[in-house]
Amino acid sequence: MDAFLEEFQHLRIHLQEIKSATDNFDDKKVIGTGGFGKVYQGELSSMVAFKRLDNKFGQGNSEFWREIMMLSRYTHENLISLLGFCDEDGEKILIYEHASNGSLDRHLRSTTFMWIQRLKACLDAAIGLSYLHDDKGTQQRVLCWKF
Ligand SMILES: Nc1ncnc2c1ncn2[C@@H]1O[C@H](COP(=O)(O)OP(=O)(O)OP(=O)(O)O)[C@@H](O)[C@H]1O
Repeated sequence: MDAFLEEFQHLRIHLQEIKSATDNFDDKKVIGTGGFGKVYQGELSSMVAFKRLDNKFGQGNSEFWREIMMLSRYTHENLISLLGFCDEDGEKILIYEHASNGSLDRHLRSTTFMWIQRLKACLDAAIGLSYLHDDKGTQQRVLCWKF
């Protein structure tokens, strides 16, 4: 675990910085809730999304470290980048690039989301998946297709 922490030390972000950016986890800064818990937005050097682990949502410690290990190795324009993490004072928080256009599912339900935009979303998702499927240039293949 010590060697692991050393490898990812450069991604560590202090809790105090996150508290300042989220006005101490003010509900007004919440932009969503997922399998990990609440997601907040806030400004560090740019706008970011903070996923704050809440054990009652089911995902736990091992998922937290797995996400850091896997996502920090992948950079692609069709994938949201993991920018950092915080493991301090009993808090576990993942920090991601902020997706300013919001969730794709919201766009897909919208009647103003045109077919050409839907097609582009499909292509972009496929390109992102293909990158994760390809083990060339990355350390490990994340996805395998099953037919
Ligand atoms: N990087 C981000 N930028 C902007 N909004 C985000 C970001 N990440 C999450 N969100 C918002 O928070 C919501 C919950 O996200 P989250 O990824 O935790 O949900 P999820 O799809 O259940 O994933 P998981 O179960 O893997 O945690 C999303 O639907 C989205 O609205």
